[in-house]
Amino acid sequence: MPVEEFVAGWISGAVGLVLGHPFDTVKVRLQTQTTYHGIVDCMVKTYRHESLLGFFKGMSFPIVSIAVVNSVLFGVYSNTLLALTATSHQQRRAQPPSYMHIFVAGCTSGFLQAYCLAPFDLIKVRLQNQTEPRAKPGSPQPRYRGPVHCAASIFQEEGPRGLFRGAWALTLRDTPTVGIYFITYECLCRQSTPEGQNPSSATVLVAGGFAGITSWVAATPLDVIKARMQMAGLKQRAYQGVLDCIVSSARQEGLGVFFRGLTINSARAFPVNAVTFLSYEYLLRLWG
Ligand SMILES: C[N+](C)(C)CCCC[C@H](N)C(=O)O
Repeated sequence: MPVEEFVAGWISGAVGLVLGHPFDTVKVRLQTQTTYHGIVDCMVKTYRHESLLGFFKGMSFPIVSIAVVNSVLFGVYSNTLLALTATSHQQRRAQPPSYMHIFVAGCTSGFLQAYCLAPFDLIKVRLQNQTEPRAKPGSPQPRYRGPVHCAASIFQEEGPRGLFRGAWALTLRDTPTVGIYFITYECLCRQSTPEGQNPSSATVLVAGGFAGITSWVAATPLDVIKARMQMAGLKQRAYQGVLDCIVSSARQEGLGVFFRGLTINSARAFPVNAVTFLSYEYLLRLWG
């Protein structure tokens, strides 16, 4: 099994992650807390209360986990295409795979990466939702002291299965939308690249950016549900399952609830996925 796609996926994921994390924190807070009146209000309050560092809460862990998750995302995608079409990534410009194959490979990779992502994403969301300012003497201690403490506490308080809270919603979110992600990317690259050639850097940036936006727009309704189920073990109400969470969120807050975080998800998705695809393509070409 070729491994360079796994390594390229890891590095490119880390680059994208740092760029996108502040957007991500604002998004998670808007989705799960009711104290903010929109993006700007959330940014101002976070900055006043917690300084710039507040936006980077919960990032150290994803930097490590992105190694696993993004390499599974790109590695499984490319290797599934290899199994389906018998072409390696070097041959795929000359013999482009069909959109059907791209979609199936994308869904397979979305499904598998969701399970690797689930515990990491849970810890990220729990840490991002701690609004206490950084520990000063005398100030209240946040519940979780860091990612390892958070993982250990969840394990103790909610059991080993607690670490997979929200995993089902995450799988439903990612299986089809990773398919959409790769289809959009390939489709936009092919449209603006002469046959058989590699897409230019500008094309890769734009196609990657739009792949991010399209897939995140499709993913946002289940992203809200996922975040709520992840927080459910802690303080908010418990849900019986994904369906119960969907129904009771819609009943209490109206259909608009499914679009919470849509603007910020899209704003984050463009730069993050533009640089992710650019560094991914660059590294693979470098290694030939
Ligand atoms: C499919 N879905 C939209 C969920 C995610 C696909 C993009 C993954 C990327 N690492 C990012 O964080 O944007």
